[in-house]
Amino acid sequence: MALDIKICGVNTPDALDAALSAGADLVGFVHFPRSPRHLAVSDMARLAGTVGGRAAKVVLTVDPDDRLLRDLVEAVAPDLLQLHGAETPERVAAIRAMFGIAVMKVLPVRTHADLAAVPAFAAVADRLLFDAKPDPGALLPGGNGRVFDWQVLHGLDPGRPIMLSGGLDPANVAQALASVRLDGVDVSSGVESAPGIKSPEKILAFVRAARTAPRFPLPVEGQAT
Ligand SMILES: O=C(O)c1ccccc1NCC(=O)[C@H](O)[C@H](O)COP(=O)(O)O
Repeated sequence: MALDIKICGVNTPDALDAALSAGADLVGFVHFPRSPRHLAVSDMARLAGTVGGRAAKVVLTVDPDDRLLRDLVEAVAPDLLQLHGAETPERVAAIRAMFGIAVMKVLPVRTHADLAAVPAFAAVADRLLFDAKPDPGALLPGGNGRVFDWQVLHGLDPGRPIMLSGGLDPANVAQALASVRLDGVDVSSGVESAPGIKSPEKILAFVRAARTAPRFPLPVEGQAT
């Protein structure tokens, strides 16, 4: 399966240009007022309206109510809804049915025990995104630039595409892709020069590093492919 690369927290035309010209497959727009990457519905609609089919548009929300989702869906016409809160499997299924749009559920991970809910979410979501679990009391549920132990995902096969995020950057994304089986990678703070400020150079470096990385499982030396 081709690798999906998502640049998240895109909040300006320059950041969007950088992501699209680097060849990102998905661009994420954050609606979460506490975030330095937050976009109001109208601002998100204006920015997302310029994507023009060059990448999939992902709308990220945290425990959204139906009204907010309806506003975002109408204004932005996303290809994928990223649910980054404490949404239950029932809520994920309801949102998917209500809007007829693919849903990516984020699962926060620190240890193997955090994977207990994978089957329930794999049954209702189109994709799963594994992100670092934030510390208790953290200001943001994601976009914190924190890495978790990728080996926790070793051998995981939920029957849905798996994306990885959490502290990825141009320097470590190849190691992540070599460590576990992944269908995609997602980055936000690792391609920023300051919180909420995307760096076009880092975006390009990230996409290049991810595209050229050997992916798990790596070929065993001397063995025919
Ligand atoms: O980016 C935010 O500010 C944010 C706010 C609320 C929920 C999620 C948020 N970001 C999630 C992402 O950007 C990515 O999906 C992912 O977690 C990457 O984060 P990072 O570790 O910064 O690369």
